[in-house]
Formats: sequence, structure tokens, C-alpha cells
Amino acid sequence: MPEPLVDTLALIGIGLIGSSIARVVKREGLARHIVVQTRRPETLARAEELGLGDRYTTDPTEAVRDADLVIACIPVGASEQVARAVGPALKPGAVVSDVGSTKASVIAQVAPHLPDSIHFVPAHPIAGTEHSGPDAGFADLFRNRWCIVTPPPGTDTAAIDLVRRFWEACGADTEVMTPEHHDMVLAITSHVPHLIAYNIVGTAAHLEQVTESEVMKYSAGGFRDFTRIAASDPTMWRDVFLHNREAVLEMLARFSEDLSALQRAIRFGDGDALFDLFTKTRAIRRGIIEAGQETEAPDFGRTPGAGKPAEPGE
Ligand SMILES: NC(=O)c1ccc[n+]([C@@H]2O[C@H](COP(=O)([O-])OP(=O)(O)OC[C@H]3O[C@@H](n4cnc5c(N)ncnc54)[C@H](O)[C@@H]3O)[C@@H](O)[C@H]2O)c1
Ligand SMILES: O=C(O)C(=O)C[C@]1(C(=O)O)C=C[C@@H](O)C=C1
Repeated sequence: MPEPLVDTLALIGIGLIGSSIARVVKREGLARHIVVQTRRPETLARAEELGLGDRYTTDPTEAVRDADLVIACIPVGASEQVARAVGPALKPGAVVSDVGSTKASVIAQVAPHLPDSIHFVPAHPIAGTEHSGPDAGFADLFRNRWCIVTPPPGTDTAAIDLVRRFWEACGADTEVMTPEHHDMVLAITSHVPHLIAYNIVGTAAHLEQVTESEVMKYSAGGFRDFTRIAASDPTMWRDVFLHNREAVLEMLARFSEDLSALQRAIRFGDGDALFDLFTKTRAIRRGIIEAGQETEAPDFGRTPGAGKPAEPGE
């Protein structure tokens, strides 16, 4: 096995993403020691039963004391509270990173609490499922997926390099971009699609209630795919929308305009407009499949290579 990339890795939060990191780090020997920290003793006990770390604690300061690399795997809304707690206990020279689905807000919450000797390199693996908790993780989650790294200007290049090498050793391809660009891209490729799924499932459930008819019972493929997305973690997604507000609102405005155009096409019987759009979107899906980024059948987000975000305008 190659030399570990870091001596001590501290994982703050051990849900789907934290436990997937722990599993791949153990399998690939990427750290000599893994310290696992989480707030709830029950979750910590489960992480220990699963053998995800070498040391376990509910105390964030104790977790980071000897760590060379600290990765926060917590809901984005908890970032400030955790940074405030761990900031003074970090080892000088340590690299701090995260996996949050929004980037500008995480940087604004965390950076003020880190001493000058700490290198902060935020990151976001574009890989996940609708499941959460330490049992949900798996070592191949990041294989052939993107991990976007968003270092603030002036970040130490060796620290950026360490975080990139870490994610590449976990199986991901890495790309550096500004946090603002990241937040705009993810708003349309991930955040708005989740909002649409939550909304359509909510509307169908409401319709079922008011009409006292069995809407859900007769749901077929398309709707069921939405219910998978709409089963995603409520805390995580509440935080995503509150912490990527401007970009999500901007993308929702564009989405609503395009939806109105479709509504008008239906109202006025403009079959050509409908046919043209559906032809274009079918070609996009076929392009993704031909590029090897997705399989034909839904596979609950586990296909290696799926989920790489497009640049806006691509
Ligand atoms: N689930 C996905 O598909 C996915 C994909 C990529 C990135 N992310 C991001 O990864 C992060 C973690 O998501 P997850 O899916 O692993 O969630 P999860 O619910 O499975 O795990 C979250 C972990 O954070 C801990 N936690 C919650 N609140 C905390 C607090 N205030 N202080 C300390 N610990 C706290 C929980 O105990 C748990 O261990 C989120 O920021 C999310 O946006 C998620
Ligand atoms: O496949 C899924 O279940 C996901 O929702 C994963 C997904 C995504 O939207 O692609 C969700 C949020 C993350 O920040 C990154 C990945």
C-alpha cells in the first residue's frame, strides 16, 4: 500500500458523506489514524460498531487537536457553530476542508474562526444518495464523480494540492472554481431539481388529500423517480436552500419563465414548440449516456461517472 497522504484525519460528522470518506480512506490507506467526531453518542456508537475510525469522541476540540486534515461533513447551516468550536484547538499548519453542497456561505461562516496558521480549502464531492447516517455510506461513492474545490484567494497551493490529491485518491476527478460559480452551477444542476422533486411530491400528496383519491397508488416511473429525490435528508436540504438563496432564486426565476413558455405552448396548441424542446432534451440525455456518465435505468445515484455538473451555458 502507498504511503498515507496524511497522518491524522479528523471527520466532523459521520453521516452518508463522512462515513463514505472513512470507508474509502481505510480501504486505500490514505490516513494513519482516523478520528471520528459527532454530536450524538448513539451515532458515535454506531460509527464505532461499523469500525469507521480509530478514535471516537463527541468533543470537537478533542477530535481536531492532533489532526493534519480536518473535514467537516455536517449540514452547511452548522458550519459556523463547528468552526467557532474547533478554531482555537486546531494544530498550527492543519488543513481544514468540508463537503458542503453550498460554498460561499460555508466560507463566510468558517473563515473568520480559523487562526492564520490554518489552511482552509473548501470542497464539494458531487456524489450522494437520498440516504443519510453512518450506515448509508459506501467506499465507492466518489468513484468517477467530480469533486469541486473552491479555495479562497491566496490559499496555500500545497494545501490545495493536498485536498485535490486526497479526493483523487478517493476516486474522484477534481476541478477548482470560485465559490460563486460553484453555487450558480449547483443551483441549476442539483438544488432546483431537488426543489422541483419536493414540490411535485408535495402537490401530489396534497391533491390526494383534498380529492380523497389514490394519486400515489397509481404513480408510475416518472413520479417514482421524483419520490426518490424527495426522500433526501430534510435538514441537509433546508440548509442548502437557506444558504444558496440568491443563486437558487435566480435559477428558479429562469425556470419559471421557461415553464410559462411551455404552458403557453400547450394552451395555444403549439406542438412544434413542444416537439422542438423535447427533441433537444432527448439529445442531451443521449449525450450523457454516450459519454458513459449514466445508465439507461435509474440506479439510485450509484453509477460511477454519473452526476458531473455542466458549465452554465454548455
Ligand atoms: N447527501 C448527499 O447527497 C450529499 C452529497 C454531497 C455533499 N453533501 C453535503 O455533505 C454534508 C453532510 O451530508 P450527509 O449527507 O453526510 O448528511 P447526514 O445527515 O448523513 O450526516 C450529517 C452528520 O452531521 C452531524 N451533524 C448534524 N448537525 C450537526 C451539528 N450542528 N454539529 C455537528 N455535527 C452535526 C450528524 O450527526 C451526522 O453525523 C452536507 O453539508 C451536505 O450538503 C451531501
Ligand atoms: O444522487 C443523489 O441522490 C443526489 O442528490 C446527489 C447530489 C446531486 O444533486 O447530484 C445531491 C447533493 C449534493 O450536494 C451532491 C450530489
